[in-house]
Order: sequence, then structure tokens, then C-alpha cells
Amino acid sequence: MLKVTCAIIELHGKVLVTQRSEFMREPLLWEFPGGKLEQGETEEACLVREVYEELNIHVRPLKRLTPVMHQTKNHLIELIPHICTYVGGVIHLLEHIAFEWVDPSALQKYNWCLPDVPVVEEYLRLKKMT
Ligand SMILES: Nc1nc2c([nH]c(=O)n2[C@H]2C[C@H](O)[C@@H](COP(=O)(O)OP(=O)(O)OP(=O)(O)O)O2)c(=O)[nH]1
Repeated sequence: MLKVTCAIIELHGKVLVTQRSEFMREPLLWEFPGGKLEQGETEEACLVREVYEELNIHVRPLKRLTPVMHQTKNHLIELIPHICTYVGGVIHLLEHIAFEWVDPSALQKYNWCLPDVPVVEEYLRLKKMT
């Protein structure tokens, strides 16, 4: 099983969403930044590392949401979301092709990677927006 963390990064009431490039798996779909958990790494350390590697910003994990299991053609993925707060740094896109700071009420308009759909729903329930 592939464990993948993803960061719902909050700043001033908005949330950061990123678009995968045409060269990544799941091309052009929107996701929360993150990536694969390395051997012996905590979920929180993985998030902090991946977000810095992909976007050049620092985040602090605040709250773990419910993991989502998803079977792709080749792997079983466990997507593990954490709400994070932005700590600092300027966004430089190192892997994605686009990012947006989005009002939570607009999150459902994006073309999400499939496993992210229940993550968005849980986040909106938590924010009492559904
Ligand atoms: N990062 C991330 N990956 C997601 C999300 N939703 C989702 O289905 N995925 C899938 C896409 C990929 O198959 C897998 C994670 O791969 P990745 O390419 O982002 O991870 P990584 O940075 O560690 O990968 P790499 O450097 O080894 O290529 O999880 C999401 O919200 N964030």
C-alpha cells in the first residue's frame, strides 16, 4: 500500500489548491500538495518536507482528517489529509503547473483527483459549509 499525505493549507480563511502537471501521474487534476511517506517518517514530517520540496513554503500540521483508501490500476493508495497552517515563505511551483488560494465554498468546483473528493467533503462538513 502506498501511503500519501496531503496538506489542506489554510491562510486568512482560504485554502491552497494545486494543479498536477501534464507530466505527473493524474495529469492536470487538482490536489492538496503532499506526497509519499518515506520509511520511518511521521505523517507530519512528510507533509512539512513535501510541501517545502514542491512549493518552497513552510507549513505546520494542525489536525488529521480521515484517511481515504483508493485502488488505482497499479496500487492501493491511502491518502492521509492534515489541515495545516501556513508558516512562511513565497510559493515557487517546483512540480505543479498552477496554484490558487480558494474560498472553501468554491472547493467543489475543481476537477479533483478522485481520492480527494471525500477529503474536500469532510473539510467542508468540519467548516459547517455543507
Ligand atoms: N500529493 C498528492 N497526491 C495525491 C493526492 N490525491 C491523490 O490521489 N494523489 C495520488 C497521486 C499519486 O498517484 C500519489 C502521490 O504521488 P506524488 O507524485 O504526489 O508523490 P511524491 O511527490 O512522493 O512522488 P515522487 O516524487 O516519488 O514522484 O497519490 C493529493 O491530494 N496529493
